[in-house]
Order: sequence, then structure tokens, then C-alpha cells
Amino acid sequence: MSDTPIDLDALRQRIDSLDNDILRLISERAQAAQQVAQVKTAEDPKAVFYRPEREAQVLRRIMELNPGPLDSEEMARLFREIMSACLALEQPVKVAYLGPEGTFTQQAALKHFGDSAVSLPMAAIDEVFREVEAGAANYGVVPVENSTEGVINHTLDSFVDSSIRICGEVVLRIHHHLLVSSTTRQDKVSRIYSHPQSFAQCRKWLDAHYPGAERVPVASNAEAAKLIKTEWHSAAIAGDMAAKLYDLEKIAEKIEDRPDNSTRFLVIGNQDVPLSGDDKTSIVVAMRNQPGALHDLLEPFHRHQIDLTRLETRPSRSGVWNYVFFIDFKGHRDEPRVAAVLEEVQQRAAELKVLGSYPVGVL
Ligand SMILES: O=C(O)C(=O)C[C@]1(C(=O)O)C=C[C@@H](O)C=C1
Repeated sequence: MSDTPIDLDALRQRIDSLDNDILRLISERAQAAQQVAQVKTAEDPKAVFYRPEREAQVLRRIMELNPGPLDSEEMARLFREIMSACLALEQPVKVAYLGPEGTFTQQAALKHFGDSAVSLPMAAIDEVFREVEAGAANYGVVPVENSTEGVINHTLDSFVDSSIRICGEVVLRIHHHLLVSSTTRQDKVSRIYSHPQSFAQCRKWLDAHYPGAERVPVASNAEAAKLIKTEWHSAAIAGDMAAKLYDLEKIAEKIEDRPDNSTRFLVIGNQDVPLSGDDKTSIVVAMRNQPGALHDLLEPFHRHQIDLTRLETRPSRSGVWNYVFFIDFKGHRDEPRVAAVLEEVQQRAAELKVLGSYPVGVL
């Protein structure tokens, strides 16, 4: 405790005065964003307003400059919301996501675009792709891999026949809770609803705490949360958003077996994203079915010292024993080193498609 007495009134006056400054500065920033919109429209009537590379640079800079005491992620989240509101002034952004409302994918969409984006729930991953392809939504957010359960094949397969590009990634820590409604008899829970992936991620905890309860898989965690509102003997496993949306009580928090449980989501759209300074590239490659094909494919990456961050194999839908490879690596297609590798891979592959170069997820 400090020796000098704290004068509460004086401190509040100081906070009021600081708020005045913050208010004025945020308004000035919003005006600058409106001017940016005018410049963009003058340059190109069909200009895209959302600029993922610039947003990543703004957030990274804030995190670097942050003097504390707020931690850098918290500070970046505040700026995320300011930028989201500024972008909405330029042009409201519509983001389709794998719904229903209250899913982790919606949480990821809001984490990436901020609360001023309009989020549109879709019933399936291909619907998110279609909505963005048709221009009904500007961007889409789909899950692609989970640290415990692995890849989401449906998302990868959707890229094969689509012209959609990847504009960004979001990584979300996934915390599951056991939820009940106000009418649930907590000592009589005999059925638990959740998404199959969430059951898999909480398997040990469930075996230890609810070995006898029936586990009923449903299409999403949000669906599970909704279902238990009418069943007095049921509980659901879902996240914070679903708990809030359906007004449910958490009777056990963070029940995932692995504390580092996280899911990576992709932001999809119709634009190519310029260099941000810390980028990733995703490609899909079909190799001819011959010995050493995988080695031939990977060798240029090794030689040019490019870091692979993910390699997935999927059966090709065009031939019985052919495979396609989904590869993520560090770097942007406009960097000479990456361009050289892509050129070499192109020569060795039966088919190569660059799904996008995009900023490494900041938040
Ligand atoms: O710099 C731009 O291009 C802007 O439109 C401004 C701004 C911002 O508020 O900083 C807003 C939206 C874009 O996605 C990126 C940045």
C-alpha cells in the first residue's frame, strides 16, 4: 500500500480528461479512415475496403509499442474493435461462418473482424464457400484444423473445385464447459449433448466425471446448448458464446483434456492479399503417381529453406489411387524465394493451385 492518500476525485477527473483525449483521437482516426475510403474509391470504383495485410501491420505495431500495464493482446483487442468500427464506416463487411449462432467459428469470425462486422450463420462449410463465391458475403470463416483432433477434411476438399482464396487465419483457444439450464436437475444428468469433436476433446474428463451418461452427438455445440433448454436431465458441452446466447450455467469450466486445445480457422474471400511482413502461403498440389513424388515435391522447399507449417494428404477425386497434397509454408508468393519455389513445384507437379498468401494470425 502506498503512503500517500489516494484522492479518488482527482483520479476520476484525470480519467475524465484522458477519456476526452481518447474520444477526440478515436474520432479523428475514424475521419482519417473515411478519407482512406474516398481515396480508394477515387482510385478504383470497385475498390476493396478491407485490407488484411494493413490490419495485421497495425495490430503488430500496437503490440510492439504497448508500454503496459495492459497486456499486448488486450491492447490489440481494443484496437481490433476501433479498426472494425472504422472499416464499418468505410463499408460494412458481411462475414459468412459455419453456424449456427454461438459456435466457435462465430467466435473466430468476431475475433478476426471485430464486433462491427455483420456475421451470417450458414448450415454447412460448402454453404460458406458458395455464399462468398456468389458475393452474398464479402468473406467467410471456416475451421480447418484442431490441435487435438486434426484436420477438417471437408474444408480442404471445398478448396479443390473453388476459385475462393485464403485471406487470413485465426487461431482460437478452445475452452469447453459443461452447461446446464435453470431447469436442469444437476444431480440427475443422464445425457450430454455436444459436437463429436468436442466429445473427443473432453473424453478423459467425461470418463472420469460422467462415465454413465449417454453422449449424444449433434451438429454443433450451439445446437447442443439449445437442446438442453427443454430437458431437465440433460447437459451440453459448449463454449462461452453458446453459454451466453442460451443463458446457461457452467457447472464445470475448461473441461478439455488438453489445456492447449486450439482450432485454426481460415478467412476466405475473393481477393489476393499483399505482403504484410509476416505471411503464410497455402497451396494444393497434385503429383503424378510415381515413386519419389513426395520427395520431388518437398525437395525445393528444403533447398530454399522454406518452413513448412502443415502437410496434409487427401485422395484426389479425379483418379482412384491419386492424391493431392495441401501444403502451408512461411512466406508470401511475392517474395522472390517463395516465387522461385512455386515455379519449381509447378514444373514437377501435375497441377498446382495457390490458395492464397496471407498474414500469420496476429490475435
Ligand atoms: O488503411 C486502410 O486501408 C484503411 O482502410 C484503414 C483501416 C484502419 O482503420 O486502420 C480500416 C480498414 C482496413 O481493413 C485497414 C485499415
